[in-house]
Amino acid sequence: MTAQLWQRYQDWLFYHKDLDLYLDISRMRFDDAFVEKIAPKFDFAFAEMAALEAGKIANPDENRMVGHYWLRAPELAPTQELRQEIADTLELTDDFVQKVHSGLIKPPNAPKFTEVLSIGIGGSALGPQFVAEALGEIDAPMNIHFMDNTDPAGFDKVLSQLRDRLDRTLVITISKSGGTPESRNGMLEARNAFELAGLDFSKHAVAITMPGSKLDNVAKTDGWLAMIPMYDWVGGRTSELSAVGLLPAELQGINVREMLEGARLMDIATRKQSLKENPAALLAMSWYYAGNGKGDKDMVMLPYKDSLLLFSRYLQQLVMESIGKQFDLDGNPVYQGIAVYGNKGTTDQHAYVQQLREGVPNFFITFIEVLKDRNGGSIEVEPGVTSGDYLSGLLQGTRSAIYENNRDSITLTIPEVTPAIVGSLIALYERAVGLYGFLVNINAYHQPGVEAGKKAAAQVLNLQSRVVEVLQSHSTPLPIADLATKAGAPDQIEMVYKILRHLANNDPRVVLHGELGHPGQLTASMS
Ligand SMILES: O=P(O)(O)OC[C@H]1O[C@H](O)[C@H](O)[C@@H](O)[C@@H]1O
Repeated sequence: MTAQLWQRYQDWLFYHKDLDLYLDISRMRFDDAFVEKIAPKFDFAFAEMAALEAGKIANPDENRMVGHYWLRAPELAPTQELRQEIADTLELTDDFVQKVHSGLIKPPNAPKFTEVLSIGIGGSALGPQFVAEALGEIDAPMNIHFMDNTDPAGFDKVLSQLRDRLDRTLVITISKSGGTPESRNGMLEARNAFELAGLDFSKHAVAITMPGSKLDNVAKTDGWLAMIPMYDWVGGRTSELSAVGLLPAELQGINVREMLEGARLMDIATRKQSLKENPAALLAMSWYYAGNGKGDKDMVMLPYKDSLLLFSRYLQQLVMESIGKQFDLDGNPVYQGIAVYGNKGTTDQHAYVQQLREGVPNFFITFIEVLKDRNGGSIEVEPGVTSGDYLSGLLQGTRSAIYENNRDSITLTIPEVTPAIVGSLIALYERAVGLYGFLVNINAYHQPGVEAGKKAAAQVLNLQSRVVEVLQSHSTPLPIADLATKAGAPDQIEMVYKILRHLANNDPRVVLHGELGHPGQLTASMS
């Protein structure tokens, strides 16, 4: 058995020489018959992927090309115009960062910008957050802070941490569409904090957005420091290697050229139309095997390295927003998806790994092993044993133990967490998701469910305005059901109640009268 497994390990091991990266799928229990069966699907996926890279409209719903691969190999972009856009944006970013670092672009009231406040959500936050956590250095030229929600208390926390340094804070508002309300709110809250501190926000502000968007217009009208463009052919969740990720990273002194190079090298490997030589195809096949091509099993990401903590969060969007779809490309309901979760090993072993080892076997693990423990030597925590030996032993032990208990796993081994490796990991998973999307015949590049959620939220805010109007025009408390009727939403009493309860907790003019535990009997008034 052991010898067989060792043979299987060698048979399926992928090794990338330049990146010194290993992918081991030997602990996924597929057999030769499965590989044979899935081969034709890969022929289709490889062909579609090649067409996508050549500029085919790969997102039919949004009539868009999908060009994130061109960001690290502009020569592959289908037109000269696109190649120029990529080169110009990189130059603009480099030039801007250089001027900020040298103090040529400086805040009005301080000698240099030392802080970056990055405002954005989803694809406009998760990549920059992951990269900052993975590669940010203690002695970085600038410190980065994030606002990625529309939570007032969250805004207050970040802005109060920055209170004494606002005069040297560069604010980057990132929104591809330029119309995402959460990011707009973050920008307005930051602007308000600057105004309260007597600072001119526009002299601190930069936008990353599509030319012509609402955000672009605000940046232009208010005379912001810079606008760095992004393009419709880069999707939000695959935008880390566009200006979205590169500007924040470069400001922190992270070598973005190495990130791009790592991604380019990985793209070359994952472009190969041969399963065993293509690590993204090996991943996609493993996912397909694990979940029967239906996402029956969850993907648990366990990087044994603190700096990779946010990788699973980053992948959650990349995988779940891409694969989680109701309909396939032929319009059939398929309810696809793969759930992704995980934080880091060994930490998670002291939390939920109990369930993984013994409980419901509805997952497969991806271990990420980092060969280099740290810069410099290590003390012995026990005779002949270092902390790093522990980390490594815990990973190997868990991998063996879960396999013995019939739980499958993939192991990705990297030499250390460098810009090139981070770039390569991003590229590896972008391609694996793309291939998997074709294997299961879904559009991996749209997100109709998110759009529907946004519309629903807008309707709630609209109803809130009507409720407030009704309240304002009545001097005596009104039963909630009457309020709903008068607001034109008689069938939405519960929603009206929820709106009122929120208002009553935040707007001192709105009061709920009666027993809070009996919402149906409450009345509401506004002074
Ligand atoms: O960059 P933005 O246009 O502000 O979009 C931010 C995010 O918004 C939505 O939620 C989309 O589903 C995400 O894919 C996107 O990354």
